[in-house]
Amino acid sequence: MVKTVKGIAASDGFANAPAYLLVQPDLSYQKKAVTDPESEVQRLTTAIEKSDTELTTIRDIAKQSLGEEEAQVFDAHKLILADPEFTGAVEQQIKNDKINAEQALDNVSQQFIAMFEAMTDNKYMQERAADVRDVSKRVMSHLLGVELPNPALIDHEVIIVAHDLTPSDTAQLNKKYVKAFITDIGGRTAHSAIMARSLEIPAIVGSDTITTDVKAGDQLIVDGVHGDAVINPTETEVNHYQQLAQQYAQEKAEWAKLKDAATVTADGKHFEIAANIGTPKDLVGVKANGAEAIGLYRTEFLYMDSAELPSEEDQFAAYKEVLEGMNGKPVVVRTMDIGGDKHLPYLPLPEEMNPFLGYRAIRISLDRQDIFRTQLRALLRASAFGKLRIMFPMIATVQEFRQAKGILQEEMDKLTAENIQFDANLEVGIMIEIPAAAVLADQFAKEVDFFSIGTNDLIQYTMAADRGNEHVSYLYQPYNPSILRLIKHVIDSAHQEGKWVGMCGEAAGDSVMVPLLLGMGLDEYSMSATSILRVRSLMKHLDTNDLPDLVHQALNVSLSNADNAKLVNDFVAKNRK
Ligand SMILES: C=C(OP(=O)(O)O)C(=O)O
Ligand SMILES: [Mg+2]
Repeated sequence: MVKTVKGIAASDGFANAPAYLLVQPDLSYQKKAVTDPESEVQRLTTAIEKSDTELTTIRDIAKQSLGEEEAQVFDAHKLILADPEFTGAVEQQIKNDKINAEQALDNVSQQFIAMFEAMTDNKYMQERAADVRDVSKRVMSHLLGVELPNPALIDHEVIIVAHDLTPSDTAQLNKKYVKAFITDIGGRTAHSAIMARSLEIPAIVGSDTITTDVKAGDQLIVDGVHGDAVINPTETEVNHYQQLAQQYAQEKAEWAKLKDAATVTADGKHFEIAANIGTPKDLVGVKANGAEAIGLYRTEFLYMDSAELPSEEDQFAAYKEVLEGMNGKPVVVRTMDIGGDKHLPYLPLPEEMNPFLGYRAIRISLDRQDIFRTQLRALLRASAFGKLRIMFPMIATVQEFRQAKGILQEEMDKLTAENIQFDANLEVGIMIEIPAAAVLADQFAKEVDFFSIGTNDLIQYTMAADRGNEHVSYLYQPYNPSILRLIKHVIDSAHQEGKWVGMCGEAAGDSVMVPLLLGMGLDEYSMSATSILRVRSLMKHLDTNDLPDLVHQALNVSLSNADNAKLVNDFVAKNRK
């Protein structure tokens, strides 16, 4: 029996609770001819009734814990169960073709799914295909007598164990009961890991085998700081982790004292610490952790949380809420970055061999200008309510930036003609997350107002290592001299042109990276809100006059990520003020 499982530490914190396996059961069935169709119809009716009762409970619990909107999807499922066109067709097949209920259900649901999916001119109807799929899965589970996992039904503290969690699975986790999660696959910069940090749920990803190591109900300890999970811990282990959790809580209490303090180094230099957010709801964490700005608002979650393309009004309301919520502090909003591991059910993307190298982010925006212009217009209108900065993701060429900025200018001109207020002087910048843009930063710096370095993608593209693949996660090497040299070139190029540079990749909140970035002169550090106070505290204890030699060593003498991690850790231990 495996006792301790090692994974990638994805979100800080400790938890001790029973395991809840979020694993899809085997729903395969045998096709059978039946001699007594009536009893088969009876089996179907019973399975439908059980599904309906279950959906009522799920809906009620989802409404309490997640809200009315999230609960509505289960009403749609109940309607399908009550629809005689659907259930009647299954019954007819059982009677006419003398086949078992499983096969008839499968046949009819496939027909309905194909019919809905073909309705390409009606997005609403197209989305019903997913509902039919879900409902038929539930009825099938009752026919087969196997249990489906129902995360919405969780009403006691658990640790979720799953093969993988998509960003939308993660968004549905109820923090009140879900104390942590562990997955088989994934990396530290996968979006479910990033969301775990903003939800402040301890998490371990990329454990490889957790779904086979753990049984439902096993007691689990998750140490999200070191990436360790202990299965059915002994009393000694429980005590050990309780102590670690207490120390962590004490450290957090120390950091919390800096909530309203400015971010200054021991020699009195000010740097800006900003927060990364995905939705206006994240503002609570941003304020609780004393962010000086928002350095990255990932707007794609607005699109992912919606059943259709969000309207200009919906977007305007969200952007305005964030800008007003920040009371005049800067807010960098990144235009839609869909593609890679982020999908929209209503915007089918082409099947791609390499989605991270494919049709994504600004590439979609420049192609689907209808979507892009709606977003820019909503952003511009919101700019009248705070200090907005617009940032384009995944820029590879100067021409892409010029085209995107040209479209922005056209939308500004339209608003001027319509007499609608907006901030005509807002800054426009780009993410530096493609090596081509990093190498050419000196040219870009002449045209943009700022850079924000996206190390999550910059590292995956520079090292040719998928950020979500645990088998190559050892190549996520932020302190590798190659990455550090690229970063230094970007910072120097911007400063040469009098522009500021931020970093919004996860490396900005990494305690080993921070001394190096300070030494290279990075201006703004944008991170999960929960990392802010730790980094503010670290900066307070560093003197920038000590750093040039450290940077020199890291870029020119060290040969590896590991060398540099040691170099910085030794440096901090010796030079902490
Ligand atoms: C901040 C980044 O963007 P995202 O993680 O959303 O791809 C990045 O690539 O570093
Ligand atoms: Mg990115």
